[in-house]
Amino acid sequence: KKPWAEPYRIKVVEPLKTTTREHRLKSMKEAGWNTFLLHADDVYIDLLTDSGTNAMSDMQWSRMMIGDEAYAGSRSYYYLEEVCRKYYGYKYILPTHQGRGAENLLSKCTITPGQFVAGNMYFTTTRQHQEIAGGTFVDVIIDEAHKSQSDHPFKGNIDLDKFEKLINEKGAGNIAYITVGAPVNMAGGQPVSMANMKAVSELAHKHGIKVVLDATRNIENAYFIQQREEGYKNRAVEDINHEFCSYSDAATVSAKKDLYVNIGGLVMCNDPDLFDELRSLIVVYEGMPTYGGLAGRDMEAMAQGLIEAVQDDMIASRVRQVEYFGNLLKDAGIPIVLPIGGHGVFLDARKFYSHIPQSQFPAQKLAADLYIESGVRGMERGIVSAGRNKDTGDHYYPALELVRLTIPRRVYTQAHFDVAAWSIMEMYKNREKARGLKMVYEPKYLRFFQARFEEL
Ligand SMILES: Cc1ncc(COP(=O)(O)O)c(/C=N/[C@@H](Cc2ccccc2)C(=O)O)c1O
Repeated sequence: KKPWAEPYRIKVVEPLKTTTREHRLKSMKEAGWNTFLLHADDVYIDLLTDSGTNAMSDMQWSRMMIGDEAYAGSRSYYYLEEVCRKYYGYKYILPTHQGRGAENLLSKCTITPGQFVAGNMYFTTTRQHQEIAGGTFVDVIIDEAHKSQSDHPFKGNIDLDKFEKLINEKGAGNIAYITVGAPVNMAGGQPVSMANMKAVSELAHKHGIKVVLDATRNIENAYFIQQREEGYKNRAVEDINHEFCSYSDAATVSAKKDLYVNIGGLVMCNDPDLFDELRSLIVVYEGMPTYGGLAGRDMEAMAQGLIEAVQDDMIASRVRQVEYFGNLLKDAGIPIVLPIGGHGVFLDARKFYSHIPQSQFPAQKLAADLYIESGVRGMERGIVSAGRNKDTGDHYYPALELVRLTIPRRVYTQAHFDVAAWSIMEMYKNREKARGLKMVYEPKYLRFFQARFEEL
């Protein structure tokens, strides 16, 4: 098979430091067995997140030099607006400081306390803002999404029967909107098909329900449609992305992923009344609509990032790198979520540490042990991330107990993944020795960011 190479070369490097196992064990204990609390200087290969950790291009850095820092009416805003209209297709575009800024505004402007929000699986910050705005999230994703070994090509799909049942149960008027994450981060970066998005849109609009797209990694989703969905093989990612967005009424974006920037977000919509609501609220939380919590230079970098993100060769090389890493592990018999996702490889901690019950946080321990053995930092995506049910106070007990190894865009080479995969295979041989954890500090919101643990 013809090999492929990245459509770019590297001009600037950041030297990496390796550490001793002894130092890493000490660091991990001091960080309360939570990889979020490690010092980045103590991390060798950082696969915690693809958020804000991506490499910018020479053109992005150059555009930053001409960022217009005018407080109101910045030239850089109008350029960002033009580029977003071209590629996402929404009429109204507002920048925010990052995805959560957009989620805060959108939730507050569209949810009446007591309403329900349907969606595919959930995302931590998205659901948090929906709850803060008084909504209750209801998962209507297909069952396959909750099965780590199911190889359904579009595990992010909405189950239309579940959605319709919810509408009949609650009444359309009590559903603020349906939120579609594409791909679904928590399911393992699993995409939504064009056919499903179209059907969801038709069903929602039949009942006067808005469709809100979380377009944070939508370009990856478009790539999977091109590669996996009948009839899209010869369509450009740029066009597929544009069509996909056209089935939604509004979108929130964390630009820190697809758009290759270190900070930035977007909230976009087509309805003038919703736009007016968003535009009036943005000045309370983010600043003037023409900067939305960002510097002019950030908006320039975002616009250029979007132009680069939709290029077929750029997105193909991104997803192929994730698949390269995933296949190394899959071929070695390491349990990972299938199919391999768009932004990372997800270890199935339930299988990896099958002797540790979910109440002793196996994914939390696996992420910590991986760091200690290899200096590679991953993120827990299991019971700790799932948090507590706001009504019962009990933990959610998600079927998926995962460790996410997230690949930053244009940062590491295949050799880094060879090294990371080798370490994981070594760990797998000695997995029975691992012991569980107990949580000793639990923050009120989004506990996984700062919770602390001790070994049992
Ligand atoms: C699908 C989707 N929608 C919205 C946002 C919010 O965007 P922002 O506010 O971060 O810019 C994110 C952020 N995802 C990051 C950072 C993160 C966030 C919460 C828990 C763990 C990690 C990650 O997955 O690493 C996302 O993935």
